[in-house]
Amino acid sequence: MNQKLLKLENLLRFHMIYRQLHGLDQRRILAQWKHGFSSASPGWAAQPHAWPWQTDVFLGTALSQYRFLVTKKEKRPWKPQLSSTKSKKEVAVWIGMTVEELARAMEKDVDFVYEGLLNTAVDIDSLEARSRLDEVWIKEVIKKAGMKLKWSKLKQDKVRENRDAVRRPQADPALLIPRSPVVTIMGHVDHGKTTLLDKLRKTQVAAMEAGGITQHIGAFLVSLPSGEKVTFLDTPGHAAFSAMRARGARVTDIVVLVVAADDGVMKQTIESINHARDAQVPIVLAINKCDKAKADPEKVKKDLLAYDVVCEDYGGEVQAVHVSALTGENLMSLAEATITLAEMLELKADPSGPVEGTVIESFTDKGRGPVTTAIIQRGTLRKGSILVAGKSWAKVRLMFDENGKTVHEAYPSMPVGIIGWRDLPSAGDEIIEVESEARAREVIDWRKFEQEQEKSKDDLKIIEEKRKEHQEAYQKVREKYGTLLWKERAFIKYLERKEQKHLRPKEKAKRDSNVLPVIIKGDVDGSVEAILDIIDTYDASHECELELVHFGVGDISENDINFAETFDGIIYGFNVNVSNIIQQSAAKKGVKIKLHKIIYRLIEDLQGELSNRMPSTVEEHPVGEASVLATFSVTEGKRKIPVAGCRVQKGQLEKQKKFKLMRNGHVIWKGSLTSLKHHKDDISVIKTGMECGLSLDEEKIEFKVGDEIVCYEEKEVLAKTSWDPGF
Ligand SMILES: Nc1nc2c(ncn2[C@@H]2O[C@H](COP(=O)(O)OP(=O)(O)OP(=O)(O)O)[C@@H](O)[C@H]2O)c(=O)[nH]1
Repeated sequence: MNQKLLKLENLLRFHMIYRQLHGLDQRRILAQWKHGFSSASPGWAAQPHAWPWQTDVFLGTALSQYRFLVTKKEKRPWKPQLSSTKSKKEVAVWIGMTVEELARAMEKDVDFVYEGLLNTAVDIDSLEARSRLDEVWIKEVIKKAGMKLKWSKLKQDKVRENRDAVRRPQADPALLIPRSPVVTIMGHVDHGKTTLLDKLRKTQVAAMEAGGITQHIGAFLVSLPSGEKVTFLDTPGHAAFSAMRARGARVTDIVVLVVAADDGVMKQTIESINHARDAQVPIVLAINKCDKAKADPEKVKKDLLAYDVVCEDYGGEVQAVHVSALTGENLMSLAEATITLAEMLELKADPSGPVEGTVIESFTDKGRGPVTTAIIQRGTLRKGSILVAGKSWAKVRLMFDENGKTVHEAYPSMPVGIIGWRDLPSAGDEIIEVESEARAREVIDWRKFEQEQEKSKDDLKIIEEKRKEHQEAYQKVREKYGTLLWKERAFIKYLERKEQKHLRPKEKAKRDSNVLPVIIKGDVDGSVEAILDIIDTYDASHECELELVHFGVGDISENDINFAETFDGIIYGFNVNVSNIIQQSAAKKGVKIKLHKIIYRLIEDLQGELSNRMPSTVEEHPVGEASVLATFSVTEGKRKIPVAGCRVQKGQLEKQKKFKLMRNGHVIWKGSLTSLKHHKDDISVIKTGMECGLSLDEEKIEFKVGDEIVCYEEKEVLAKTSWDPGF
C-alpha cells in the first residue's frame, strides 16, 4: 500500500506541473486534492467529469483508486451529500456576493468555490476572491456542494435605507395661490425665436428703467401693464425641453410656437408640436415676421390644421397672435394671450413649506463658483436655505434676478440665480429644500451610493460577458489541443507562453489589435466628468480604439485592477491614491496604473499610450543615388548575370544597405545587391562621382540605360495618434 501511495504522490506531482503549465495554479490542485480526498468531500469531487481535461483519464482513475483507499481506510463509504435532502446545509446567499463571501457563507475556503465552478462557463483563472458571482453561479456552487440555498435576510439588512429627498405629496388645495405661467418658445430655425426673446427682454428692461445689466440666466420675467407676469425660458427651446423631459421634469406650462409667416410650417415646427404634445403642454401660436410683404398668416393657420393645431378662427382653442419680433409689434398681445391661457389652466402653487424647483441652467462663474438658474415651483426660496439637486447641495448664499439684482425671496414660477452650490448640478435636476446641511450630505451620499450600485450592476454584466468570451476562446484552444497527448499539449503551451513573455509590449499590442481599454478614476465627480468629456472628443478610432471600460470616483481599488486585468487595460487616476496592497496586486497582474494631478498631463499620457498601441511605420531614408550608364552581363557557370555600369550621383552606395531600381519614376525592384565592384575590386562603399558595376539579387531584371539605383535605409517611425483634444 505504501508503494501505491508513493506512486500516486508522484503522479500528483506530475499533475501539478502539468497544471502549472496550463496556468492553473497549485492551490486549486491542492483544493482538488483536499476536497477530493477528505471525508468532507463535496458531491462533485466524485464526478469524473469534474476534471478539467478529459484526457487525464489515467490520472482520474488513479485518484479514484486512492479515494477508494482512503474511504476504505476510514471505513466511511463516500456518499454524495445530494442524496440526503434532510441534512442539507442551508447557505444564506445574496445577489452580487463575492467568491470569498460565498465561501464564508458555506464555511469552506475559496478553493472550494473555485472547484465548484470548474467545467462551467466561468473562466476560473480570471476569478478572484473578491470577484462578484452571478446568481446562476452562486446557485451552481451550492447545488454541486449538495447544500441548500436560502436568499439572505442579511442581504436586506445590508441594503442601505433609502435616504433620498423627494418632492412632497400634492399640496392641500386651500394652500394654493395663482402663479404666473412659465413659457418656452419653440419653432423652426430662423423663424425668429431669438429675436422674439430679445425683444421681450428689452421691453422689460425699458419698462423697468432700472438700467441694470441684463444677464443671461436662462429665463426672465415679463411684467404686463396689468401687473401680471410671464416667465420666459430663454434656453434653446429644443435642448431645454429634451433635458427636462429626459429627467422627467416638467417646468413649462405653455409653448409659444413661432412660425414665420413667410416661410410657413417647416420640419422643426412639426417637431416642436410633437414635443409640446408629448409633454401635454398647450400651445399659443406666434405668427412672426408679419411685417414682411410676403407674409401669409392665414396659410400658416391653415397648414397647421394638418397637425391638429386648430386656431380659434377655425373653431379650435389655439390662440394665434400676428407679431413682428423685429418691430416689436403685438408682443404684449402675445404675452397677454399666454396669461389668458394660464388663467384657463388655473396655474397654482403652494408658496409655503420646503422649496421645490428645477435647475434650468448651471455654469461655473470664476468669482462666484457654481451658479444655477432655477425655476421655483413650490415654497419660497430664501438666503440660507439648504438645497439638494442631483449630486450637489447648496446653502443659498445669494440670489439674483435677470437684471443682476439681489433678490431676497423667490416664489413659484420665479426664475432666480442661486449661488452657494458645492458642485455643479445639471440642467433638469430637481431642487429640493432639506432641513439641514447634515441632511443634505446624507441625501447626496445616498444618491452617490445608489449610482455606484447601479454602476456595479452594469460592471458585473460586462465582466460576465467578458468571462464568457474568454471561456469560449479557452474552449477553442482546448479543441486545438484536443487530439494531442497531454505531454505534447503541455509542451506546446509552454513554448507559446515563453514566446508570449518575450514579446515586447509594442509587439504584444500589435497582436492584441489596436485597442486601448482604459479605466478612469478621479477624486470628485467633476474631475471624472471633465476627463470623460475630453475622452468624448476622441475621433481616432480608425487608428486605435479607445475603450472606456470603467470609471468612477475614489482611490484605485482591487475592482479596478480586476477590470484592467480582464480587459488588458490601463488605469488612469486623477488626484487619487493607490495603497501598497493595490500596487502590489497591480504589479503581480501586470496592470499599469498611471497617476496624474494635471488633466492635460493625463491626456498627454493617454495620447502616448494610444500611439504606443498603433503599429509603427517604416520610412525610407535615401543614402545615395546612381544612374545606369551601361548594361552588360557576366557569365558565371551557365548563368548569365545582368550587370549595370553606374555612376554615383548623390551620397554613396553601401552594399549592405537596401536598394531599389527606379525606371521613369516607378519602382521596379527592391532588394539587395549581390555584387558591387569598382573596376575589378569588390567594394562595400562607393562615393559620389565614382563609377561602379553592380548586380541585383533578382537576376531576371534587365537594366536599361537611364535607370536609377537608389541606396536607402529603413527607419522605424513610431506612430502618433491624430487625436487632438483641443489644448
Ligand atoms: N422681417 C423680420 N425679420 C425677422 C423677424 N424676426 C426675426 N427676423 C429675422 O430672421 C432671422 C432669424 O431670426 P432669429 O431670431 O435668429 O431666429 P431663430 O429662430 O432664433 O433662429 P435659430 O436660433 O437659428 O433657431 C434674423 O435675421 C432676424 O432678424 C420679424 O419679425 N420680421
